[in-house]
Amino acid sequence: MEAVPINTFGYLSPVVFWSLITIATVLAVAHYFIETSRIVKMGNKLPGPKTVPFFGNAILAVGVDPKDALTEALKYDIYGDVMRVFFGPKLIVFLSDARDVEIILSSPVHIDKSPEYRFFAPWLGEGLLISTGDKWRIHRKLIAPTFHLSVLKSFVPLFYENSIDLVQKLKNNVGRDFDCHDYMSTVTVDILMETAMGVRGTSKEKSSFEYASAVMDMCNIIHQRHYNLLLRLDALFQFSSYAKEQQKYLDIIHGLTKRIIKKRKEEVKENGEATDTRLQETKTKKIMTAVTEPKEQKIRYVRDDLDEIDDNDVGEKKRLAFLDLMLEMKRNGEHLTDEEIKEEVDTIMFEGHDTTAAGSSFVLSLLGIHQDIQVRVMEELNEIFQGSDRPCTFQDTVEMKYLERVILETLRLFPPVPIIARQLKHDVQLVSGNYVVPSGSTIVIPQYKIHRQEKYYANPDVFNPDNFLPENMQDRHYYAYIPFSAGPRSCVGRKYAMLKLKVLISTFLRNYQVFSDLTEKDFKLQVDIILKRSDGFNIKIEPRNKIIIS
Ligand code: HEM
Repeated sequence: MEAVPINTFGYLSPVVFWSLITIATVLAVAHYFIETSRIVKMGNKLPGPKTVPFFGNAILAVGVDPKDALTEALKYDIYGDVMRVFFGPKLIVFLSDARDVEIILSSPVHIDKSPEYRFFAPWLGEGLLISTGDKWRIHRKLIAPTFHLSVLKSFVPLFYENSIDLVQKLKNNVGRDFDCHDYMSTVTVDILMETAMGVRGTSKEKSSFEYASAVMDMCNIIHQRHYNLLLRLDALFQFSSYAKEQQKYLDIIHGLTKRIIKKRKEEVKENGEATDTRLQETKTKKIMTAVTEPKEQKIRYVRDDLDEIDDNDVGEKKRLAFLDLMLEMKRNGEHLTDEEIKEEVDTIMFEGHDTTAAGSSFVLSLLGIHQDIQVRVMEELNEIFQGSDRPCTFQDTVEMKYLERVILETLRLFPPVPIIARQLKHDVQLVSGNYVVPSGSTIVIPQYKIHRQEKYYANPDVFNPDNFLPENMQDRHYYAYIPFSAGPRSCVGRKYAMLKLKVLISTFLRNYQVFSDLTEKDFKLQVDIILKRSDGFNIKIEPRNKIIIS
């Protein structure tokens, strides 16, 4: 009988067998190195959901529609104020205690944005939102004074004129349900072009709407890239259908910013030099009814470098509005390239419109629901305007104390920028618990969650503008209210935003009463970079007895 050779590899060929052994060994060694790496060992000491080898907690994101990201994320509330997740070997730590948040946001060291902000790069280049190091420091110093109150005051008549244009447009919507967000996006783009960019009288309506829609679509793509492991890789993304779409939206977005810069350059060339906002101020004062010089308005719920810019320090150049200052610096041969100007214009156009469009749409939605609060706002406006149909002035906005509280409360419950992320450069010892977050990890600060904590706000889910009465604020931690972030990298446009929102909302309400058939529980919240309602910002309006535009 013939002897049968014994195959020690069973039914596997030796090549397959040894290949599998090699892969298993490589995986085991990689697993060992990951698990014993400093960042993973330290991360594992923080509270968080169970991980699986190699993927960490990335599995949790599989199958989640990015539109539902907020609802899904809130399910992990059980881990408290410090929670870690691993996206592969990448450590992400969520911090929701105001004391921990202060350590990060107030630091001049932890100013680097997380790597995920790089998805903005094809759009915003190295603009202020994502740049870092010396470039960020120099540009921040340059741009922040262009949003100083002395400049902003001169914008009030333009805020008002554009608000009246909006009121006119809305005449066709009286008595019917409509989504106010598209209108708010368009008007906020128009306002930015006329104020920060100094460009007037373009065929703005069509291009503003087209621009605002392209921005929303771009945000959606960036948001998809945050969640989809494959789309995160540039090498794969560039072959996806999203890459083609992105190019289409970028053409629209960059097309508008290039036109803005070109037009302003031509205007400045024709007029000799950029308009000093002090001259504008003198001109606009003629159309303002109230001429008394208002006292400096300090908004004291956060503190940052904007508060440190002293009126007396404001020199000749610093009086210029944003784009005029950039162009003048370039003309004077100071180191600022055309590309850098474009990047900053793209950044301001994005940050300056989408956030306030969402903020104002939430304010109107909430006032539609809370008629009693709308009545209080109207009582204040009647007191200020005494039934007159005169334009709104800066001094009027200073007196809109209750409306200010309504806006602040809206931004508490529905912060347009619902999370902020940073990359740690060195270890951080937290104060809320005995935890050390290692260097190299990503910190996520979820304002949406922080703003809704009982330890900071009684009845945190209830819309109550009195949360911002001075007596209710004095014992609250500074960093428990951060819709504009805080510290050295806080929003440079926050005073601009508050002033614009006051003029826009007050002019709207002086003309229309707003209604809604819903409650806040019906809102379907969607985070695609900016917090929005996926069910639409539907409201109804009816004209007030005395309508300014009639
Ligand atoms: C309700 C309106 C607004 C909200 C809630 C808001 C919120 C924020 C937040 C949270 C940040 C920090 C983002 C981060 O660290 O990732 C930020 C940064 C920024 N915002 Fe705003 N913003 C608003 C309006 C504006 C306006 C009107 C402008 C300009 C006209 C503006 C310009 C900027 C810029 C340039 C930055 C980057 C600052 C830096 O990194 O140094 N924002 N904003």
